Amino acid sequence: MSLSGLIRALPKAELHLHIEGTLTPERMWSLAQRHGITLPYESVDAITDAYQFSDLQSFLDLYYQGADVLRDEQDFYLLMQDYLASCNAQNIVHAEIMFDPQTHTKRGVGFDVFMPGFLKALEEAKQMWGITSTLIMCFLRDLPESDAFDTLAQAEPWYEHITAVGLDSAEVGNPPEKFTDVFAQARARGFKCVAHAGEEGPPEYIVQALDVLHVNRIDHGVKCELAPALMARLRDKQIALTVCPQSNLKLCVIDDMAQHNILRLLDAGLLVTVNADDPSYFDGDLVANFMALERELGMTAAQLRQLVINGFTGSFLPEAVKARHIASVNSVFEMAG
Ligand SMILES: Nc1ncnc2[nH]cnc12
Ligand SMILES: [Zn+2]
Repeated sequence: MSLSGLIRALPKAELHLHIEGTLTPERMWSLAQRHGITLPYESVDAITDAYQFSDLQSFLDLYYQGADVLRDEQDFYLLMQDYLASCNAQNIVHAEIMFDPQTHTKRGVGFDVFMPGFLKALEEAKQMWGITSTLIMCFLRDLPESDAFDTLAQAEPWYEHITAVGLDSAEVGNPPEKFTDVFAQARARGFKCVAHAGEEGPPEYIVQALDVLHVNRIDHGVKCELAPALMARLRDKQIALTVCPQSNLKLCVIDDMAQHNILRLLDAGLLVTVNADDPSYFDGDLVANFMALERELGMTAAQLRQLVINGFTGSFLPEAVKARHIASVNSVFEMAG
C-alpha cells in the first residue's frame, strides 16, 4: 500500500482540534442566512479567500468573528456533526475536542445552548460510527484569570462531560503563570490539563505550563527546539506535544513546510503527534496534515507509524483502550506488508 493509502486507512486519534475552527465557509454562510446575519463577505468563496494570515492574531480576529453565526443549540449540533462526519471519512476513531466557552458566553450564548448540541452529535457519532471523544474546555488567555474562574464555575453542571481544561488564544504576553490559580482549582476538581505553549511564544512558556500549570501535555510546543534542556525533559518524561504542521505554516510560525521540525523532534525521541488545529481555516484536515509531511518532508512509513501510535499514547484514553488501538495500527502495517 502507498504511504497515502496507509495515511487514509490507519485508525487515528486527533488530540488538538478546536471545534470552532471546524466551521466550514459553507456552514458559516448557511447559518448566517438562517439567522439573518449579514456577513462581511459576498460569497462562500470570498470567505475562503479571506483566510490569509500573517500571524496568530490575524487568524484569531477572523476566527472569533466567524463564531458569531453560532447562536442556538442546533448550530452547535451541526458544527459538531460536520466535524464528526469528517472524522468518519478520515478514519479518526478517537477525538479530543477543544471548545472555547468564553467566545460564546460573552455573546450571551451559554453552556445550556452549546453543551446539549455538542453532546447530541457526539453520542450519535459514537452510536453510528463508534467514534469516541473527550471534551477539553479552553480558557482564553487574553482575558483575565477571573473570567476563567467564572467559566469554570458556569461549567459545573457539565463537569461529567468534560475531561480536561486547556489554554488558548493570543499567546505572547499572556504566559501560563497568569492562570496558575484557576488551573490549580481545575486540577483539584479532577480535570486533566493541557495548554498551548511554544506556538509563537518562547520555550519558557512551555516550562511554565509544565511547572506551574502541571499540564499533562503541551499543545504545539514546537519552540522547544530552541532549548535543549527542555527538549531532553520532554523526551525523558514522554510528554506529548500536539503539533499542527499546516497551522504553523498558515500562521507563519514557519515560512515553508520543508522547515518544519516535527520529524526532527520525532527522531529525537519526543512524543509528537499530528493534528489539524483549525482545519477549516488552515485548509487541511488531519489526513491533509499527514499528506503534507509525506510530500514536503519525506516522512517514512516508520515515522508515520510512530506518529499515529503517539496519537493514541498521548490521548486521555484508558491504557487498555490505547493498547487496543495501537494493536490495530500495527495490524494495518502488517497487512500492508
Ligand atoms: N492555533 C491556535 N493557537 C491559539 N489559540 C487558538 N484558538 C484556535 N486555534 C488556536
Ligand atoms: Zn490550537
